[in-house]
Amino acid sequence: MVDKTESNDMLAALHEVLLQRRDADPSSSYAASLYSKGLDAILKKIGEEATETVMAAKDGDPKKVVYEVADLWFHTMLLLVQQGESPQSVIDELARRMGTSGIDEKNARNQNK
Ligand SMILES: N=c1c2ncn([C@@H]3O[C@H](COP(=O)(O)OP(=O)(O)OP(=O)(O)O)[C@@H](O)[C@H]3O)c2ncn1[C@@H]1O[C@H](COP(=O)(O)O)[C@@H](O)[C@H]1O
Repeated sequence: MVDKTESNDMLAALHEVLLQRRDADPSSSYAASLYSKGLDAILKKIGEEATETVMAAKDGDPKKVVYEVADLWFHTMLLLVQQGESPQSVIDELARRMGTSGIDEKNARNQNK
């Protein structure tokens, strides 16, 4: 079982690899091949992985759900790099929300519209 620090380290380590893959040869790297195909290809993969996650849950297969969520996280992390963002930005946003009721947070969103 990985603790909280190790989870963040894992995301940071994968982020580093994904940053390096921007300059890699698409023929030898899946990440590089997806970067080279562009935003629409990355978004298509995210849509597919989200759908596969939903299907695994509907099938009542928790292990498959974990597998598909890993695919989904991986592709969203690749999107963050493509957008010039990082998993730390997402962790910071979740930390900002921590302790605030989701109902209150949603009301605050609507006030800002
Ligand atoms: N964590 C992952 C990871 N998770 C999923 N995938 C790839 O994401 C794809 C998932 O797509 P699908 O499930 O649709 O499978 P598929 O049908 O074979 O894929 P497509 O042909 O549709 O693209 C597969 O090719 C997986 O191998 C990943 N590829 C890479 N990583 C990490 O990224 C690092 C860099 O990888 P490369 O860029 O390939 O060196 C690796 O060392 C890993 O740490």
